[in-house]
Amino acid sequence: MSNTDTITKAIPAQIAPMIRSVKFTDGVATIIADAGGLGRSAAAHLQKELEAAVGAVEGVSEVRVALMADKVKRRIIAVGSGKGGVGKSTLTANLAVALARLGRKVGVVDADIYGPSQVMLLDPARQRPKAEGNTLIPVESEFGVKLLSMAQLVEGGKAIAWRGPMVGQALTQMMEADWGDAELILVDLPPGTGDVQLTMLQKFKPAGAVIVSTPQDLALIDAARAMDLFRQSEIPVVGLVENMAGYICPHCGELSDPFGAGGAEVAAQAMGHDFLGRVPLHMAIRVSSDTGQPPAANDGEQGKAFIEIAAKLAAWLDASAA
Ligand SMILES: Nc1ncnc2c1ncn2[C@@H]1O[C@H](COP(=O)(O)OP(=O)(O)OP(=O)(O)O)[C@@H](O)[C@H]1O
Repeated sequence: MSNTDTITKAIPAQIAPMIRSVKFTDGVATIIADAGGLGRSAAAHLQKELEAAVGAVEGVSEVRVALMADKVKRRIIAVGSGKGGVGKSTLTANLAVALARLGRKVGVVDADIYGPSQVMLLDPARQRPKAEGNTLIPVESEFGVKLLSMAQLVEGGKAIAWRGPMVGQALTQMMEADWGDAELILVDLPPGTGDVQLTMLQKFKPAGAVIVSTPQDLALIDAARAMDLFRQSEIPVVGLVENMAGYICPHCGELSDPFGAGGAEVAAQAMGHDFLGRVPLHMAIRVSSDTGQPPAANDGEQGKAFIEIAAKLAAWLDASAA
């Protein structure tokens, strides 16, 4: 004769720790399981496994499974720049990897329609995201970061003339994907202040924005414009990062300043924003990025600046969550 004990014993060992209660009355088994932290597809799989295992117990005519899921409080940080080519994608990928190493559950959305490069940076194996119905399931990079990119949504090598509504739809599909336990999504925005930025600000309200600039005046003027867009939308600017600040010669180690020095820190202060740090221009950063090995993934010299900036971002997130 079935009872709660025989039903409990029928539940596979790997699922058992998630079970919160088992009841059995008149042939109906009711199981409550904790699906907190599981994505939608893993939760659906858990439900099926429970239904199969418990349904096979003699005397059980119906299985009712209730999954408890504590909703992950997910926050969005937009990474923006005024100009293209200043290292926004490189910074986004390295911040994500460094934050994952700090134990954060991180996802990256590559919304840079003009030059989506997160796949090259984080997933050189070029996995294709799966979909369940209309819901995309991000790919898992080898660095513990989940990833969705505009580049995964179009066929390899094909240029696409994105129109406003298409961009909005693609961005929405990525933002509303099955991010599972990710508590933080870093969004690599296209440079400037166009459609993607507006959709992002209006529809998804990031918790904050990190702005990247190179040190020269022209780039800083554009960065100021990008910061102003966030300010107008009441999105807090976490701070400004100066990239390609000082060139370290790979041969002699001498530091020179092809784009000037310290401009971003002065500009950040003038605009009343925090300065998050400076990343030197170094050949090794470009080479490792091109081969899908973000410097922040290991303890080498090139990763240090990214890891320090990530720690500041983590502190900001903790302080603003309080
Ligand atoms: N600190 C750095 N040292 C050396 N190379 C760098 C550094 N930062 C970025 N790069 C290189 O500069 C190029 C542009 O960087 P990245 O793609 O990150 O810029 P972006 O602002 O995202 O550009 P886009 O607007 O095209 O998306 C890449 O080849 C990258 O590897």
